[in-house]
Amino acid sequence: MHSNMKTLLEQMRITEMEIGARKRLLEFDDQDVAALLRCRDHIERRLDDIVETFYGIQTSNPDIASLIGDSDTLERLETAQRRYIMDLFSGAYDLEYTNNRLRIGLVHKRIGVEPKFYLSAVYLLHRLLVQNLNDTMESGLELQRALLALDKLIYFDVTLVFETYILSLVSEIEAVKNRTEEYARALEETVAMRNGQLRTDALTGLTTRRYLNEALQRTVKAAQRRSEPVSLIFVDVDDFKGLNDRRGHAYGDRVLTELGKVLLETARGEDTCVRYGGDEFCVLLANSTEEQAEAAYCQRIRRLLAERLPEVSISMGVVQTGPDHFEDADALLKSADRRMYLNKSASKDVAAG
Ligand SMILES: Nc1nc2c(ncn2[C@@H]2O[C@H](COP(=O)(O)OP(=O)(O)OP(=O)(O)O)[C@@H](O)[C@H]2O)c(=O)[nH]1
Repeated sequence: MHSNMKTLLEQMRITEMEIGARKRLLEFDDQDVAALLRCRDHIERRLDDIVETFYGIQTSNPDIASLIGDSDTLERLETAQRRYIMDLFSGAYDLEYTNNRLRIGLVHKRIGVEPKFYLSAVYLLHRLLVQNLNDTMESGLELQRALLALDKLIYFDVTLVFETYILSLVSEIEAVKNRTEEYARALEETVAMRNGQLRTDALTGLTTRRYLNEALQRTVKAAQRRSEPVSLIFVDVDDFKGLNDRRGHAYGDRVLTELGKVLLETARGEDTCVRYGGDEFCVLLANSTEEQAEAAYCQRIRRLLAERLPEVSISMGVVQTGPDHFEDADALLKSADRRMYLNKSASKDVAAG
Protein backbone atom coordinates (compact mmCIF):
# COMPACT_ATOMS: atom_id res chain seq x y z
CA MET A 1 0.00 0.00 0.00
CA HIS A 2 1.27 3.50 -0.83
CA SER A 3 2.38 5.42 2.28
CA ASN A 4 0.19 8.50 1.55
CA MET A 5 -2.74 6.20 1.17
CA LYS A 6 -2.03 4.73 4.58
CA THR A 7 -2.00 8.11 6.26
CA LEU A 8 -5.23 9.34 4.70
CA LEU A 9 -7.02 6.13 5.66
CA GLU A 10 -5.42 6.23 9.11
CA GLN A 11 -6.44 9.84 9.60
CA MET A 12 -10.00 8.88 8.85
CA ARG A 13 -9.63 5.70 10.91
CA ILE A 14 -10.81 3.60 8.01
CA THR A 15 -9.88 -0.07 8.08
CA GLU A 16 -11.13 -3.13 6.18
CA MET A 17 -13.45 -3.69 9.13
CA GLU A 18 -14.77 -0.14 8.98
CA ILE A 19 -15.42 -0.51 5.24
CA GLY A 20 -17.35 -3.70 5.98
CA ALA A 21 -19.38 -1.90 8.64
CA ARG A 22 -20.20 0.95 6.27
CA LYS A 23 -21.32 -1.47 3.56
CA ARG A 24 -23.60 -3.19 6.06
CA LEU A 25 -25.14 0.13 7.05
CA LEU A 26 -26.10 0.62 3.41
CA GLU A 27 -27.14 -3.03 2.99
CA PHE A 28 -24.48 -3.34 0.28
CA ASP A 29 -23.71 -7.03 -0.17
CA ASP A 30 -22.25 -9.55 -2.62
CA GLN A 31 -25.42 -9.45 -4.72
CA ASP A 32 -24.84 -5.75 -5.23
CA VAL A 33 -21.22 -6.39 -6.20
CA ALA A 34 -22.33 -8.97 -8.74
CA ALA A 35 -25.09 -6.72 -10.09
CA LEU A 36 -22.63 -3.86 -10.67
CA LEU A 37 -20.09 -6.16 -12.30
CA ARG A 38 -22.71 -7.30 -14.79
CA CYS A 39 -23.10 -3.69 -15.98
CA ARG A 40 -19.41 -3.21 -16.56
CA ASP A 41 -19.33 -3.93 -20.30
CA HIS A 42 -22.43 -1.88 -21.04
CA ILE A 43 -20.93 1.12 -19.29
CA GLU A 44 -17.48 0.68 -20.81
CA ARG A 45 -18.98 0.83 -24.32
CA ARG A 46 -20.69 4.12 -23.50
CA LEU A 47 -17.87 5.54 -21.39
CA ASP A 48 -16.66 8.31 -23.75
CA ASP A 49 -20.18 9.39 -24.43
CA ILE A 50 -21.08 9.57 -20.74
CA VAL A 51 -17.98 11.58 -19.83
CA GLU A 52 -18.41 13.95 -22.77
CA THR A 53 -22.07 14.59 -21.94
CA PHE A 54 -21.20 15.02 -18.26
CA TYR A 55 -18.59 17.73 -18.86
CA GLY A 56 -20.68 19.33 -21.62
CA ILE A 57 -23.42 19.95 -19.07
CA GLN A 58 -21.00 20.87 -16.26
CA THR A 59 -19.08 23.49 -18.28
CA SER A 60 -22.31 25.09 -19.49
CA ASN A 61 -22.59 26.44 -15.94
CA PRO A 62 -20.29 29.50 -15.75
CA ASP A 63 -19.50 28.96 -12.04
CA ILE A 64 -18.39 25.38 -12.64
CA ALA A 65 -16.57 26.33 -15.86
CA SER A 66 -14.52 28.92 -13.94
CA LEU A 67 -13.76 26.36 -11.22
CA ILE A 68 -12.44 23.95 -13.85
CA GLY A 69 -10.42 26.68 -15.51
CA ASP A 70 -8.30 25.58 -18.50
CA SER A 71 -8.55 22.73 -21.03
CA ASP A 72 -5.62 20.83 -19.46
CA THR A 73 -7.49 20.62 -16.19
CA LEU A 74 -10.60 19.56 -18.05
CA GLU A 75 -8.66 16.77 -19.71
CA ARG A 76 -7.29 15.59 -16.37
CA LEU A 77 -10.76 15.66 -14.88
CA GLU A 78 -12.15 13.65 -17.81
CA THR A 79 -9.47 10.99 -17.31
CA ALA A 80 -10.21 10.84 -13.58
CA GLN A 81 -13.93 10.65 -14.29
CA ARG A 82 -13.43 7.72 -16.69
CA ARG A 83 -11.43 5.92 -14.01
CA TYR A 84 -14.08 6.62 -11.39
CA ILE A 85 -16.92 5.34 -13.54
CA MET A 86 -15.01 2.14 -14.26
CA ASP A 87 -14.20 1.83 -10.53
CA LEU A 88 -17.94 1.97 -9.80
CA PHE A 89 -18.43 -1.14 -11.87
CA SER A 90 -15.15 -2.88 -11.00
CA GLY A 91 -16.52 -5.12 -8.26
CA ALA A 92 -13.61 -4.17 -5.95
CA TYR A 93 -14.76 -1.83 -3.20
CA ASP A 94 -11.82 -2.21 -0.88
CA LEU A 95 -9.25 -0.01 0.90
CA GLU A 96 -7.80 1.27 -2.35
CA TYR A 97 -11.22 2.17 -3.72
CA THR A 98 -12.03 3.93 -0.43
CA ASN A 99 -8.75 5.82 -0.40
CA ASN A 100 -9.38 7.11 -3.92
CA ARG A 101 -12.73 8.51 -2.79
CA LEU A 102 -11.08 10.18 0.23
CA ARG A 103 -8.47 11.74 -2.06
CA ILE A 104 -11.19 13.11 -4.33
CA GLY A 105 -12.80 14.71 -1.29
CA LEU A 106 -9.57 16.41 -0.25
CA VAL A 107 -8.85 17.66 -3.78
CA HIS A 108 -12.37 19.09 -4.07
CA LYS A 109 -11.99 20.87 -0.75
CA ARG A 110 -8.53 22.17 -1.63
CA ILE A 111 -9.58 23.69 -4.95
CA GLY A 112 -12.69 25.17 -3.35
CA VAL A 113 -15.48 23.07 -4.85
CA GLU A 114 -18.45 23.84 -2.66
CA PRO A 115 -20.67 20.92 -1.57
CA LYS A 116 -23.54 22.20 -3.75
CA PHE A 117 -21.35 21.81 -6.87
CA TYR A 118 -20.02 18.44 -5.78
CA LEU A 119 -23.50 17.11 -5.06
CA SER A 120 -24.95 18.42 -8.31
CA ALA A 121 -22.09 16.67 -10.16
CA VAL A 122 -22.88 13.43 -8.32
CA TYR A 123 -26.54 13.83 -9.22
CA LEU A 124 -25.67 14.43 -12.87
CA LEU A 125 -23.33 11.45 -13.11
CA HIS A 126 -25.92 9.23 -11.44
CA ARG A 127 -28.60 10.39 -13.88
CA LEU A 128 -26.36 9.70 -16.91
CA LEU A 129 -25.38 6.25 -15.64
CA VAL A 130 -29.01 5.30 -14.92
CA GLN A 131 -30.05 6.61 -18.33
CA ASN A 132 -27.34 4.58 -20.09
CA LEU A 133 -28.11 1.41 -18.17
CA ASN A 134 -31.80 1.82 -18.99
CA ASP A 135 -30.91 2.25 -22.66
CA THR A 136 -28.51 -0.67 -22.91
CA MET A 137 -29.86 -3.29 -20.54
CA GLU A 138 -33.07 -5.19 -20.66
CA SER A 139 -35.59 -4.02 -18.12
CA GLY A 140 -36.19 -6.53 -15.38
CA LEU A 141 -34.94 -7.67 -12.01
CA GLU A 142 -31.28 -7.59 -13.02
CA LEU A 143 -31.48 -3.94 -14.07
CA GLN A 144 -33.40 -3.04 -10.92
CA ARG A 145 -30.74 -4.75 -8.77
CA ALA A 146 -27.97 -2.90 -10.62
CA LEU A 147 -29.65 0.49 -10.19
CA LEU A 148 -30.20 -0.10 -6.48
CA ALA A 149 -26.57 -1.26 -6.02
CA LEU A 150 -25.39 1.87 -7.85
CA ASP A 151 -27.45 4.04 -5.48
CA LYS A 152 -25.88 2.35 -2.45
CA LEU A 153 -22.35 2.67 -3.79
CA ILE A 154 -22.84 6.34 -4.58
CA TYR A 155 -24.09 6.93 -1.02
CA PHE A 156 -20.99 5.10 0.22
CA ASP A 157 -18.74 7.40 -1.86
CA VAL A 158 -20.56 10.64 -0.99
CA THR A 159 -20.23 9.86 2.71
CA LEU A 160 -16.47 9.45 2.34
CA VAL A 161 -16.08 12.64 0.34
CA PHE A 162 -18.04 14.63 2.92
CA GLU A 163 -16.04 13.20 5.76
CA THR A 164 -12.82 14.47 4.15
CA TYR A 165 -14.47 17.87 3.69
CA ILE A 166 -15.26 17.93 7.39
CA LEU A 167 -11.81 16.67 8.42
CA SER A 168 -10.18 19.34 6.30
CA LEU A 169 -12.43 22.07 7.75
CA VAL A 170 -11.71 20.92 11.29
CA SER A 171 -7.96 21.05 10.68
CA GLU A 172 -8.31 24.56 9.20
CA ILE A 173 -10.19 25.64 12.34
CA GLU A 174 -7.53 23.98 14.52
CA ALA A 175 -4.80 25.86 12.64
CA VAL A 176 -6.60 29.20 13.07
CA LYS A 177 -7.18 28.41 16.75
CA ASN A 178 -3.49 27.62 17.23
CA ARG A 179 -2.46 30.83 15.49
CA THR A 180 -4.90 32.85 17.63
CA GLU A 181 -3.61 31.24 20.82
CA GLU A 182 -0.03 31.91 19.75
CA TYR A 183 -0.90 35.58 19.11
CA ALA A 184 -2.68 35.90 22.47
CA ARG A 185 0.35 34.42 24.26
CA ALA A 186 2.71 36.86 22.52
CA LEU A 187 0.38 39.74 23.41
CA GLU A 188 0.21 38.66 27.05
CA GLU A 189 3.99 38.52 27.20
CA THR A 190 4.26 42.05 25.77
CA VAL A 191 1.69 43.39 28.22
CA ALA A 192 3.39 41.63 31.14
CA MET A 193 6.74 43.06 30.06
CA ARG A 194 5.34 46.59 29.76
CA ASN A 195 3.59 46.30 33.11
CA GLY A 196 6.85 45.13 34.62
CA GLN A 197 8.66 48.12 33.23
CA LEU A 198 6.05 50.48 34.57
CA ARG A 199 5.96 48.87 37.99
CA THR A 200 9.71 49.04 38.44
CA ASP A 201 11.88 52.05 37.71
CA ALA A 202 14.57 51.02 35.22
CA LEU A 203 17.39 53.08 36.80
CA THR A 204 16.93 52.38 40.49
CA GLY A 205 14.84 49.21 40.55
CA LEU A 206 12.38 50.90 42.94
CA THR A 207 8.61 50.93 42.56
CA THR A 208 7.38 53.59 40.14
CA ARG A 209 5.16 56.53 41.07
CA ARG A 210 2.34 54.88 39.15
CA TYR A 211 2.12 52.19 41.83
CA LEU A 212 2.67 54.48 44.84
CA ASN A 213 -1.07 55.07 45.25
CA GLU A 214 -1.74 51.35 45.10
CA ALA A 215 0.92 50.74 47.79
CA LEU A 216 -0.39 53.61 49.91
CA GLN A 217 -3.94 52.29 49.83
CA ARG A 218 -2.81 48.75 50.63
CA THR A 219 -0.59 49.86 53.54
CA VAL A 220 -3.16 52.26 54.99
CA LYS A 221 -5.93 49.65 54.78
CA ALA A 222 -3.80 47.09 56.63
CA ALA A 223 -2.86 49.75 59.23
CA GLN A 224 -6.54 50.64 59.75
CA ARG A 225 -7.37 46.99 60.41
CA ARG A 226 -4.59 46.71 62.97
CA SER A 227 -4.86 50.31 64.34
CA GLU A 228 -1.23 51.00 63.54
CA PRO A 229 0.42 54.23 62.40
CA VAL A 230 1.91 54.64 58.92
CA SER A 231 4.69 57.08 58.01
CA LEU A 232 5.68 58.50 54.67
CA ILE A 233 9.13 59.96 54.01
CA PHE A 234 9.58 62.28 51.04
CA VAL A 235 13.24 62.47 49.88
CA ASP A 236 14.77 64.95 47.43
CA VAL A 237 18.42 65.36 46.39
CA ASP A 238 19.73 68.86 47.07
CA ASP A 239 20.83 70.79 44.02
CA PHE A 240 20.71 67.73 41.85
CA LYS A 241 20.59 69.91 38.77
CA GLY A 242 23.88 71.48 39.86
CA LEU A 243 25.42 67.98 40.37
CA ASN A 244 24.31 66.96 36.93
CA ASP A 245 25.68 70.14 35.41
CA ARG A 246 29.01 69.99 37.21
CA ARG A 247 29.75 66.25 37.11
CA GLY A 248 27.75 65.04 34.17
CA HIS A 249 24.51 63.12 33.69
CA ALA A 250 26.14 59.68 34.17
CA TYR A 251 27.31 60.74 37.61
CA GLY A 252 23.79 62.02 38.33
CA ASP A 253 22.46 58.58 37.42
CA ARG A 254 24.95 56.96 39.78
CA VAL A 255 23.76 59.21 42.61
CA LEU A 256 20.15 58.20 41.98
CA THR A 257 21.06 54.50 41.79
CA GLU A 258 23.09 54.67 45.00
CA LEU A 259 20.35 56.56 46.82
CA GLY A 260 17.86 53.93 45.66
CA LYS A 261 20.07 51.20 47.15
CA VAL A 262 20.40 53.07 50.43
CA LEU A 263 16.61 53.43 50.69
CA LEU A 264 16.09 49.74 49.95
CA GLU A 265 18.72 48.63 52.44
CA THR A 266 17.19 50.82 55.13
CA ALA A 267 13.62 49.68 54.59
CA ARG A 268 12.01 46.47 55.84
CA GLY A 269 10.15 43.93 53.71
CA GLU A 270 6.74 45.46 54.39
CA ASP A 271 7.90 49.00 53.47
CA THR A 272 7.69 50.41 49.94
CA CYS A 273 10.46 52.45 48.30
CA VAL A 274 9.33 54.55 45.36
CA ARG A 275 11.12 56.67 42.80
CA TYR A 276 8.61 59.48 42.66
CA GLY A 277 10.25 61.12 39.66
CA GLY A 278 13.61 62.75 38.75
CA ASP A 279 15.52 63.13 42.02
CA GLU A 280 12.48 62.66 44.29
CA PHE A 281 11.84 59.48 46.26
CA CYS A 282 9.27 58.25 48.81
CA VAL A 283 9.48 55.59 51.47
CA LEU A 284 6.25 54.25 52.88
CA LEU A 285 6.75 52.77 56.31
CA ALA A 286 4.25 50.35 57.77
CA ASN A 287 3.68 50.38 61.54
CA SER A 288 5.91 53.38 62.16
CA THR A 289 5.35 56.69 63.94
CA GLU A 290 6.89 59.92 62.69
CA GLU A 291 9.40 59.83 65.54
CA GLN A 292 10.42 56.24 64.80
CA ALA A 293 10.78 57.12 61.11
CA GLU A 294 12.99 60.11 61.96
CA ALA A 295 15.11 58.22 64.49
CA ALA A 296 15.47 54.86 62.79
CA TYR A 297 15.13 55.55 59.08
CA CYS A 298 16.08 59.11 58.30
CA GLN A 299 19.20 58.85 60.45
CA ARG A 300 20.28 55.59 58.82
CA ILE A 301 19.65 56.93 55.34
CA ARG A 302 21.82 59.97 56.06
CA ARG A 303 24.57 57.87 57.61
CA LEU A 304 24.76 55.37 54.72
CA LEU A 305 24.64 58.14 52.13
CA ALA A 306 27.41 60.05 53.86
CA GLU A 307 29.58 56.92 53.70
CA ARG A 308 28.92 56.26 50.03
CA LEU A 309 28.34 59.68 48.51
CA PRO A 310 29.82 62.25 50.90
CA GLU A 311 29.41 65.08 48.38
CA VAL A 312 25.64 64.53 48.10
CA SER A 313 23.06 65.87 50.53
CA ILE A 314 19.35 65.23 50.66
CA SER A 315 16.28 66.80 52.24
CA MET A 316 13.54 64.74 53.82
CA GLY A 317 10.02 65.36 55.06
CA VAL A 318 8.21 62.86 57.30
CA VAL A 319 4.48 62.66 58.03
CA GLN A 320 2.45 60.17 59.98
CA THR A 321 -1.14 59.07 59.54
CA GLY A 322 -3.19 56.87 61.89
CA PRO A 323 -3.62 55.00 64.10
CA ASP A 324 -6.87 56.85 64.98
CA HIS A 325 -7.50 58.97 61.95
CA PHE A 326 -6.14 58.19 58.47
CA GLU A 327 -5.57 60.80 55.79
CA ASP A 328 -6.06 59.94 52.14
CA ALA A 329 -3.09 59.21 49.88
CA ASP A 330 -3.04 62.61 48.14
CA ALA A 331 -3.16 64.61 51.36
CA LEU A 332 -0.41 62.47 52.88
CA LEU A 333 1.86 62.96 49.86
CA LYS A 334 1.23 66.71 49.80
CA SER A 335 2.11 67.17 53.44
CA ALA A 336 5.27 65.02 53.21
CA ASP A 337 6.38 67.04 50.16
CA ARG A 338 5.65 70.31 52.01
CA ARG A 339 7.68 69.20 55.04
CA MET A 340 10.57 68.16 52.82
CA TYR A 341 10.43 71.54 51.08
CA LEU A 342 10.38 73.41 54.41
CA ASN A 343 13.39 71.40 55.65
CA LYS A 344 15.23 72.08 52.40
CA SER A 345 14.52 75.82 52.64
CA ALA A 346 15.66 75.84 56.27
CA SER A 347 18.97 74.15 55.42
CA LYS A 348 19.47 76.50 52.45
CA ASP A 349 18.98 79.42 54.82
CA VAL A 350 21.51 77.94 57.25
CA ALA A 351 23.99 77.41 54.39
CA ALA A 352 23.47 81.01 53.21
CA GLY A 353 24.40 82.01 56.73
N1 LIG B 1 21.15 62.22 35.82
C1 LIG B 1 19.82 62.27 35.87
N2 LIG B 1 19.19 63.45 36.03
C2 LIG B 1 17.85 63.48 36.11
C3 LIG B 1 17.09 62.30 35.99
N3 LIG B 1 15.77 62.66 36.11
C4 LIG B 1 15.72 63.99 36.31
N4 LIG B 1 16.97 64.51 36.32
C5 LIG B 1 17.40 65.91 36.50
O1 LIG B 1 17.19 66.22 37.86
C6 LIG B 1 17.16 67.64 37.98
C7 LIG B 1 16.18 67.99 39.06
O2 LIG B 1 16.33 69.35 39.21
P1 LIG B 1 15.42 70.24 40.14
O3 LIG B 1 14.02 69.72 40.10
O4 LIG B 1 15.61 71.67 39.72
O5 LIG B 1 15.93 69.98 41.57
P2 LIG B 1 17.33 70.29 42.27
O6 LIG B 1 18.36 70.72 41.29
O7 LIG B 1 17.66 69.08 43.07
O8 LIG B 1 16.95 71.47 43.17
P3 LIG B 1 16.39 71.42 44.64
O9 LIG B 1 15.32 70.35 44.64
O10 LIG B 1 15.85 72.76 44.93
O11 LIG B 1 17.53 71.00 45.50
C8 LIG B 1 16.80 68.16 36.58
O12 LIG B 1 17.93 68.87 36.06
C9 LIG B 1 16.56 66.92 35.76
O13 LIG B 1 17.01 67.05 34.40
C10 LIG B 1 17.77 61.09 35.78
O14 LIG B 1 17.18 60.00 35.67
N5 LIG B 1 19.13 61.11 35.73
